[in-house]
Amino acid sequence: MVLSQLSGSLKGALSRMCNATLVDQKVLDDCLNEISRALLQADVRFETVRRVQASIKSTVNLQALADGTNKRRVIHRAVVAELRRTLDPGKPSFAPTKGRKPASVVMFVGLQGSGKTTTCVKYADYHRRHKGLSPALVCADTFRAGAFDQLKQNATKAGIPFYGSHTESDPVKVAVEGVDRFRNEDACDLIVVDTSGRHRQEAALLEEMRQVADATRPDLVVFVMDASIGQAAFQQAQAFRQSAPVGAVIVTKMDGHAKGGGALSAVAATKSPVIFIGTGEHIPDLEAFDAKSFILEELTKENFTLRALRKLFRAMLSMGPLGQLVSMIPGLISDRFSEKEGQAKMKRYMTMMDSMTDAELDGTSTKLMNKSRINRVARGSGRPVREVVDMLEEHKRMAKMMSKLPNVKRPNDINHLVNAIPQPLLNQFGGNFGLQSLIRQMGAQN
Ligand SMILES: Nc1nc2c(ncn2[C@@H]2O[C@H](COP(=O)(O)OP(=O)(O)OP(=O)(O)O)[C@@H](O)[C@H]2O)c(=O)[nH]1
Repeated sequence: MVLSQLSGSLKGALSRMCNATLVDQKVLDDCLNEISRALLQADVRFETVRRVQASIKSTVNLQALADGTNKRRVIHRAVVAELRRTLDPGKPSFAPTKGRKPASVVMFVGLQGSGKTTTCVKYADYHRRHKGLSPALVCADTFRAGAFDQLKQNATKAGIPFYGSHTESDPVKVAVEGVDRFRNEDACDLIVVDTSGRHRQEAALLEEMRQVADATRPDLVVFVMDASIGQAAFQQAQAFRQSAPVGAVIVTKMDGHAKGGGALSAVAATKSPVIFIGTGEHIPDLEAFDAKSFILEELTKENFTLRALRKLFRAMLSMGPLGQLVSMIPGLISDRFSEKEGQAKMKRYMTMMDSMTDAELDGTSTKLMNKSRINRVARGSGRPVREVVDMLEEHKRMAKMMSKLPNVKRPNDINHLVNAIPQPLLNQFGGNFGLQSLIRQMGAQN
């Protein structure tokens, strides 16, 4: 899926910025340009890209930052926060619940061919299978001759009750009748209303959406868009939003070659989140969508820098009895080393890190530490070159482990150790779970 490539490009831009020897206005501008290029290549609308860029620029004022501020982190956070705002407007959409009386009404809007009818059935089926709801379908598309038959066929295949008419030409009437029928029957808790996707004129279609929405008063209006429409997504979404209170977006055909970046534009236009993506023609091909995990999960993980390692050592050394934690870190303590020796080693590593520049501490590329820099650190800290190399190796190994951290359940035996670590530092390790799983993995290697 091409949208996921966007995540890779954004990550690349951020890591190049993080690896710059000195972070100045040019490095920030280069990073922002690279991010803009990646967004444009993913079909995100120019205006949205410009807004993202301007917003990050106004948040990050390098000149105004106090000395000693970690500029890389300030930029990293501003970028992640802005991208998150772009893809996730922060306003959760209405979610139908089991047993709700009267039944929730969810109305689908979108242009013909977007996959609306198919998605109505998928959505109803999803809520039945995953949330235990009892859905029903209403076909309020009276414009296209085959629309009701198509819904009927899909609904029958999925075993979901449906309502529609071959003769009635007023979509508002059919929609209201369908909603009333299912509400009165009292057998369902979710009514999905499919609407027209085409008219002789777009204005007539939008007016019809307004009337159906006014008459059925849906709890949620879902805008359905085909992933391949690219830049057109913004205008389409905006037009529907002006006629009906769109509260969520579903992007279909994400299984194809579409870039999918139009989704970001639809989110910007409707200020509503993407809730599902369609990944195929069949009824189960619908996936719940979480903006944070899709594009941003990787980006929100801050890099495990040497500075982070130094902070970890410092926190561990100030935590009192260390036995358990230190002994879990291979390389610090083993059969050959006692806990005391492990602590001494940590202190030596910290002394070496104290001799490093900010760029070296905040960089993520080991290439930065060339022979002459290693020699300089060794001289500055009064330690042998071999030991500096060992420390860098240890950091590399830990950074690799950090990048592979799975989400594991909190093991009780190390709770108190993790709780003793200050929150900002804990965040560096992906929060409680991140640090705990790191420690566990280290333990497993011992
Ligand atoms: N590959 C793929 N095809 C899809 C997906 N969703 C829908 N389709 C296909 O897209 C085509 C159009 O889907 P419809 O559901 O008929 O489109 P519509 O928007 O309801 O069209 P109207 O009813 O005319 O408004 C159909 O062939 C669907 O099978 C998807 O997620 N992936």
